[in-house]
Amino acid sequence: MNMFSNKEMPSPSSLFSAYASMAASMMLFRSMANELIPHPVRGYLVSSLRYLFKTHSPKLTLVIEESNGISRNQVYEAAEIYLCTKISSNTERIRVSKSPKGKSLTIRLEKGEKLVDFYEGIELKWRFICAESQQKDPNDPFSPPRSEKRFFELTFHKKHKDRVLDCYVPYVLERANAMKDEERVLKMYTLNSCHPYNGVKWESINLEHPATFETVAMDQDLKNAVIEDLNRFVKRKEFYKKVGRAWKRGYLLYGPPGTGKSSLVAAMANYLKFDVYDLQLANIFRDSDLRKLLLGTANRSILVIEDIDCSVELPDRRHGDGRKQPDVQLTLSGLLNFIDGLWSSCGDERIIIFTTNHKERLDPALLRPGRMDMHIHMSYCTYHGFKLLASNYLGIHNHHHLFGEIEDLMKETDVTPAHVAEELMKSEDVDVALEGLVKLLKRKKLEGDEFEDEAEKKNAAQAAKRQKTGKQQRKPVRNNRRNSTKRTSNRLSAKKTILY
Ligand SMILES: Nc1ncnc2c1ncn2[C@@H]1O[C@H](COP(=O)(O)OP(=O)(O)OP(=O)(O)O)[C@@H](O)[C@H]1O
Ligand SMILES: [Mg+2]
Repeated sequence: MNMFSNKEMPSPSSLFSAYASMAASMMLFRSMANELIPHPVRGYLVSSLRYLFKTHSPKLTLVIEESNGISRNQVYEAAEIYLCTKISSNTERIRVSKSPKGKSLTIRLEKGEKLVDFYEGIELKWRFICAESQQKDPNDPFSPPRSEKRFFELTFHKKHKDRVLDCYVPYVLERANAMKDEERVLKMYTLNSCHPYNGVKWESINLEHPATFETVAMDQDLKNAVIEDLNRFVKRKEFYKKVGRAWKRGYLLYGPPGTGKSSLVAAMANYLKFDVYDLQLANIFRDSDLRKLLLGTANRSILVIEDIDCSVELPDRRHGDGRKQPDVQLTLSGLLNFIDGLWSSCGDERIIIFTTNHKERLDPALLRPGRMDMHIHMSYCTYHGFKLLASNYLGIHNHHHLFGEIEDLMKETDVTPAHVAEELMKSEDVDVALEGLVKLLKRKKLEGDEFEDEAEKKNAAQAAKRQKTGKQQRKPVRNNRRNSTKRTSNRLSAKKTILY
């Protein structure tokens, strides 16, 4: 009911006196009520009176409290983050902090601060309020301690209620999530080195691997395909649900050591803002540990199993190093089914990546269609890859007189991006660094030629021997530098001493 609904608009003075008398009667009522009326009845009467005397406002206010009772209110959290982008010259006080692991300053509104936001032409007034909800009674040692109730008030015209609830609030949530992702410090989980009988646990450190898709030198079409694949994957929650598949994606990265497999894993993690779990199978001795570890991984994460060809000769591990190990037999296909089964039932937005130097040695279970969604070949450095490295390492964005010679040499030489990068780091002087690279390429070319000559000589010798002894022809010795068995073991995790 509106006090003035049947009358003409009252003058300010009559309004004032009406409110004054109303306030006085409320106070009188309250003091009498405190004495005479039991607490629950009193509360009911006060709220009814408030309703009767309330003027009808065209504004609607949403109250966004910090907690829902048990859990934190996501809208409150989102508002805290979102509003720090709306701070204007009218804001008088803001709170600034930085956590030891945080990347940048955290800015929040201070108590009582107001600000205005606009969304599709709607004016939205925000206010941050901290109210003391309970005052500790100094005479009563058992009275509850003083606590602060924090909430936001969001006020706008009533006619926009639906748009605010259906569009603006979800927009604030979405923006805050994106901002949280940007600020988020990624984690790299590795297995701690407990005694095998005591089980292993995940231990985390900050993943500060600087690799991104801009810094990884690889075939440009392949890089675009990987980025597109990741984008499609994260967008398709509903699709995976509709077709009844677990929301996960598997990648197999293969190629010689030093071609950027671990760097690509880091680039993918940085791109998606997913934490990385580095599962070193060689450290797992029990089925139950593997299950526990997999269950201990979070959604929106990447599980990496590096050097899969070396780490999953699982049945042999019982006899391998002389240690008496628990009687466990894990096969690769068993492991894969295990991961599939667990993730199908309890994981969302999971990525699994296997890396190997020897795709040809892998168990067919891993290669069968549908198992790994994408096979990514990381190969030797191309001229295109070199140009990206030259631009990143030396800041050369245009042509250099040595580029032509480098391009020709690269066509005839197998050199890894790791080797090129190492050479480019040797000097800040562009000419010196590039001359160093030319020398390296020439040396490699010579070694390659000698290796081929050597192989030819060996083949000729073998053929001559066979002719003499009349034996069957054996496989010729090939220039198998592309299948090099050299292990640099510069795994993502092992590099933490340098990179983190
Ligand atoms: N494709 C690449 N683009 C940019 N830098 C690269 C690339 N490949 C290697 N590097 C450089 O070489 C270092 C080693 O590379 P990385 O560890 O990614 O190779 P890898 O393929 O994982 O090797 P391994 O098979 O031995 O594990 C990286 O830290 C990076 O500096
Ligand atoms: Mg690696």
